[in-house]
Amino acid sequence: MGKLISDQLSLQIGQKNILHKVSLTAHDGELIGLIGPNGSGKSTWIRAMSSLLPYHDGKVMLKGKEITSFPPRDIAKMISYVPQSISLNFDFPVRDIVLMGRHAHVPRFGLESDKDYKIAEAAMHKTNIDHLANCYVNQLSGGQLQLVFIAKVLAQETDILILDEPTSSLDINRQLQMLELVKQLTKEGITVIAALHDLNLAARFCDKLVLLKNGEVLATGNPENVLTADHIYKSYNVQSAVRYDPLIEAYSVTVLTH
Ligand SMILES: Nc1ncnc2c1ncn2[C@@H]1O[C@H](COP(=O)(O)OP(=O)(O)OP(=O)(O)O)[C@@H](O)[C@H]1O
Repeated sequence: MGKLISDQLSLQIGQKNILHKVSLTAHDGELIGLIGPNGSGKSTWIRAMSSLLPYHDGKVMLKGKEITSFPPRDIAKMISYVPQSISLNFDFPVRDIVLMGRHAHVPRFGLESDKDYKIAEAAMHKTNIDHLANCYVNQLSGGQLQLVFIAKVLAQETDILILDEPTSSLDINRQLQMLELVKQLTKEGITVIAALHDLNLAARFCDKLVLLKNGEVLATGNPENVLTADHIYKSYNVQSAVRYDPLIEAYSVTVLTH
């Protein structure tokens, strides 16, 4: 049985159909990439699977029960979510933001314990932001802020991470570091679902890809089966060449013409 399942999920916003019968099954330790052009529905699906948007048909199953049956605090102990863009109307030191990841673990009306502080420090270490711990978040670059929010979800210690374009603000070095970190987490049994725009990184790191077009799943499976020139043309409307690259032991996509 899958840990998180989207079963024939359909979702409308106002009168507009955004997702139509989209399905995926995420198991322990899997890294699943959601790919597809702008506006194809990746963020909406991610928010529905994180219980942040109501769906209208189909269902999301979390560890065998429909997600709507869990109180939010219980969901926060199982799923953590990082949105695509983060805007902050408040200014806190990085350490405090990361510590907020412990919220669901701290007793109501209680304070963080030494253990919570230690977990937050370890999360900052894993994401290479120890040196930013005392900086105020409004002084950070977009990429640094992205890493802070990844540290926050690591501190949340959930076994499902849902990440909306986790590498979008990162330089090429930090993109690799981020996906290597995510891959390492999957080896510890954590399940990760991530929306990704970079098809080459998606092919290299994900166990499974789900390709969306206009709110529907066009293809799903391992990167080799999903990233074909035909699928890429049907979804992104570009001609491409897809080749196995022995240097990185993964498929790589070269866009030829649009
Ligand atoms: N609040 C909203 N009201 C109306 N339409 C919306 C709303 N949010 C999203 N949409 C529409 O839903 C569709 C899917 O958007 P979504 O953000 O999920 O796509 P995406 O694949 O994540 O795009 P991108 O790659 O550009 O981030 C788009 O057509 C968008 O205009």
